[in-house]
Amino acid sequence: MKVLEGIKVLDFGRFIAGPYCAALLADYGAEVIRIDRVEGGEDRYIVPVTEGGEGAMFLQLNRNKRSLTLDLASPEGRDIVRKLVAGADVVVANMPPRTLKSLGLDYESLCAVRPDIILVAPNAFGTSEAVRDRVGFDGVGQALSGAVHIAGTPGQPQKAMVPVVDFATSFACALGTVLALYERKQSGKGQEVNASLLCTGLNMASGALIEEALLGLDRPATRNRASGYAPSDIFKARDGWFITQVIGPAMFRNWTRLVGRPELLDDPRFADDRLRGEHGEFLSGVMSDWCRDKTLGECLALLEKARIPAGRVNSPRQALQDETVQAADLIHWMDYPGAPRQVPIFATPVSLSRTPPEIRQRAPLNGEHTDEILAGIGLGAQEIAGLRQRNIV
Ligand SMILES: CC(C)(COP(=O)(O)OP(=O)(O)OC[C@H]1O[C@@H](n2cnc3c(N)ncnc32)[C@H](O)[C@@H]1OP(=O)(O)O)[C@@H](O)C(=O)NCCC(=O)NCCSC(=O)C(=O)O
Repeated sequence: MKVLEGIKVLDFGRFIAGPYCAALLADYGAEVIRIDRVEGGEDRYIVPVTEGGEGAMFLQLNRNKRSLTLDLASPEGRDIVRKLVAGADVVVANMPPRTLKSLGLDYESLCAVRPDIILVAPNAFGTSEAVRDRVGFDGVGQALSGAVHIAGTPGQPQKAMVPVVDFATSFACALGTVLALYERKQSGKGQEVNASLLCTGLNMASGALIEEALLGLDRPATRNRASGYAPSDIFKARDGWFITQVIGPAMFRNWTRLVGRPELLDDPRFADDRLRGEHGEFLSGVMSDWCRDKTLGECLALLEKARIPAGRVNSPRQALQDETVQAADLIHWMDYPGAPRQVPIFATPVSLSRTPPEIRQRAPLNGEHTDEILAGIGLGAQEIAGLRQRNIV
């Protein structure tokens, strides 16, 4: 028995924030229907990797779902949405309130059909009137929060090239959904679950923001080198790069021994994390000298022995072949129509011991389950054929 078995989710999500939240719910047994555009939603085709044009991340973000194509702009499409909502527990739709309203997916319209519905509607900047209808992507959340400035070099800001803000927003939304379902059991009522890319970004950058607010330290751009502790940087060994982060006095002591510089322990310039951070360039230099003539394997083994967190900087190919990644057993290889090889789908990031999540079904083709879903709400074969002819499904 899966934790969310019997919970029905309609996923109107697009790109990452909404779809990944719905995928997490699906991993735990919720029955998720992805509502696709008739011609295929734009997020299906970003960075195509299959003959049909499905994008790489689409395959990860939409496992365990069925797909129904629907023109939400048509009255007949809206009618079908209402029928589906009547039998649903959760609607996921990462669109601004104005768009939700224009599609009949705002909380009031959904409640009129299903009073205890839970609407999960993350947006770009939150729910206050001045900002709620503006659009945004992951990078905007990263940039506004200060993270892009800190990660850059002076004069050259740098965004993380993986969508950290989107994914963290998805996790927050999945938590909100489960809390709302839990609360509904007691109150019998649904509610709206809101999150925003900006709020996630501010949470993630909170260390630097609180430092600025309290101490006026408007952190400069220091690229890979952390400024609040050190050494914490990316280093070059003889045959490749690795990352290491030394935080706190015990780890610093271990590090001075490892690099053969025990005198640094008594140097007032390195008395605590903050001071070490201020002199991070010097400490990074010591570390660079230490690893320059060693192999990556030697560096990592010595750091591991000294209990200092470290890891090889992998290319995507190296990541898939990495011994640690393989030993952790986190990849589920799946077939996908038109894919040149099996697709690696990465495990649900949170597991439960008695009722574990499961990746059981590949992402759906566009509209793959349209007929069976429509039959499930009482439409006959002829009716469905008519809708298809008029491009409504
Ligand atoms: C994702 C967005 C940037 C996309 O912006 P837009 O393309 O301008 O989309 P809108 O949501 O305003 O919708 C555009 C129009 O499409 C219409 N629309 C949408 N779906 C349908 C279907 N199925 N059928 C018919 N019409 C449709 C909708 O009514 C709007 O019509 P009109 O009303 O007539 O215009 C925005 O929705 C947004 O900011 N969402 C909240 C934040 C968020 O989640 N961002 C993405 C995270 S993922 C990410 O950052 C990443 O992948 O990277």
